[in-house]
Amino acid sequence: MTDRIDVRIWRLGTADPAIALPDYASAGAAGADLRANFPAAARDEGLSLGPMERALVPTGLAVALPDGFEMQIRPRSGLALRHGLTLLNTPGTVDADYRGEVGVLMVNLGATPVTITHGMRIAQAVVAPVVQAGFTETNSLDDTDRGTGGFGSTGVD
Ligand SMILES: O=c1ccn([C@H]2C[C@H](O)[C@@H](COP(=O)(O)OP(=O)(O)OP(=O)(O)O)O2)c(=O)[nH]1
Repeated sequence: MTDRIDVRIWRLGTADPAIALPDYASAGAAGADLRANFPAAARDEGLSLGPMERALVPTGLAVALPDGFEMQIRPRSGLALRHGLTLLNTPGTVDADYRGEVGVLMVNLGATPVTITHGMRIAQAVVAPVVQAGFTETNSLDDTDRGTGGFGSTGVD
């Protein structure tokens, strides 16, 4: 059984209480599925995204992550493969000190419109530890074999 850390989650007033909280679809799943949770007026029609259109899709949820953790909002591969529906800013970052609504920035990279329906599993949330760096300015950096080579310097095949 994977360790579980406690994440406090808050359903906002606009949220439909019938929509399930994030949950893991299998025992070993890394991501908990997030569902679209539209305000009442938008629930029937959902949200249609045309090709190359983007939208911030509400989850109706706010979270309080423990210090030292982040929540990554990642695409679902099935939606990407079937519909070209993915996240524009993947992985989205939810900071430990953020208390606003968790939003999912979706984009339709497919050739046809896709409708995001109320309650649809639109993304997955991966809670992960973070390390903050102390950035110390210096006048030189240690030498390495790679040096300044990057962006395909070792070949592209
Ligand atoms: O996919 C996302 C990305 C971000 N957020 C929320 C939580 C996060 O803590 C906050 C800020 O995100 P980020 O740091 O990526 O945004 P920014 O553009 O740097 O804005 P800010 O100046 O508010 O940090 O927005 C989401 O709900 N979903």
